[in-house]
Amino acid sequence: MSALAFAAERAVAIHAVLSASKVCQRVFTKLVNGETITKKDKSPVTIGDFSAQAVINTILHKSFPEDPIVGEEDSKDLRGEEGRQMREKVLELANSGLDQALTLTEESLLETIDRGTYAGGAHGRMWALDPIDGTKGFLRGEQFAVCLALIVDGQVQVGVMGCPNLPVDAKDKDGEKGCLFITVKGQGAFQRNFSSTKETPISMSSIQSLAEASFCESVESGHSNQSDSAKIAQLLGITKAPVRMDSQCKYCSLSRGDAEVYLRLPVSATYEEKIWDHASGSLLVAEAGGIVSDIHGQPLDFSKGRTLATNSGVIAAHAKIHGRVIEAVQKVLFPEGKL
Ligand SMILES: Nc1ncnc2c1ncn2[C@@H]1O[C@H](COP(=O)(O)OS(=O)(=O)O)[C@@H](OP(=O)(O)O)[C@H]1O
Ligand SMILES: [Mg+2]
Ligand SMILES: [Mg+2]
Ligand SMILES: [Mg+2]
Repeated sequence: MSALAFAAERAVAIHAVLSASKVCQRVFTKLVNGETITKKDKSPVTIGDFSAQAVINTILHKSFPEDPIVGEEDSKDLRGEEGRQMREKVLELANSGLDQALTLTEESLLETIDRGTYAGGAHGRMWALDPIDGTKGFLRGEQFAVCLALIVDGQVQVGVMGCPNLPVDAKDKDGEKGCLFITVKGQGAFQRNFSSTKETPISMSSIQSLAEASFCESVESGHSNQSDSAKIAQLLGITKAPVRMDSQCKYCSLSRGDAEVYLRLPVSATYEEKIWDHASGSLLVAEAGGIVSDIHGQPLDFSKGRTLATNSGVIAAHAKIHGRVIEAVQKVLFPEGKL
């Protein structure tokens, strides 16, 4: 029997995401003032984000030295005298997540973080990396995800997400936390705990009646138009309150049946969604029986560079109800019928 496609990439991605997730868990318990900085776009970045990107880029480079990486972070804020304190912290943390043979120096730390500056595009292999998705959730001690995807010729082929604070079983919120979500195109969607290598197949809940559905959206009101999502929910007859959750954990929740619809409605005409915010999550949902599109029902196009430049917003739902959700989205966002 021939080996499954992308078996090596899947295994390396699991190792990389799990190693980085554990670094994030350690850093959270020790995070002190001054270890978070605000980027130009006003979003936060922490020593956790830099360390996780360093760990994953180092592990990827060892196994796939030719593969470019589209990563969220770069080393600018860690350079020079100004960056010294943070750089030293990040170096210590990154090395705590790496095998001894891969130990980084200050110089190789900056170099490995900057391997994530690839511009993306329509051709060849590339990894999309969000070392901490939902940094605000991470800082609040709530949901965040370490997200890694392999994109080949514009198509997401492998996705692995680590969710350190997500309960293994949504019905047991005080039970064990820390799950990995794993998917390869055409091979289904799986969940495993941080503490065990046993993988369980997962799928979306297949509800017939939208009245029973629940939907999830961002915690941050600046990332999705929440008043429009309330109108869409009403139009669909959804009565349950939305589940507000940070990060790509929303895709993970959907893919194991905790919620049925994910609405991410554009808040500004100029914001372009980043490929690392959706690559792994969108494949996971698709492999679990869902459809992921933009607000017009168009597939997400990962071939346009570092952003989803030709898409607007994100709508994910079970394949059986996705069409009805898009209809409602269009009615609410474009009441005159114009696109
Ligand atoms: N204006 C705007 N619109 C849409 N999306 C934005 C915007 N600003 C930031 N971001 C991206 O949102 C990522 C966080 O994911 P979520 O929105 O799902 O989570 S949450 O709102 O923070 O709860 C977040 O990812 P991280 O930076 O990795 O946390 C951003 O890439
Ligand atoms: Mg960020
Ligand atoms: Mg993100
Ligand atoms: Mg991030």
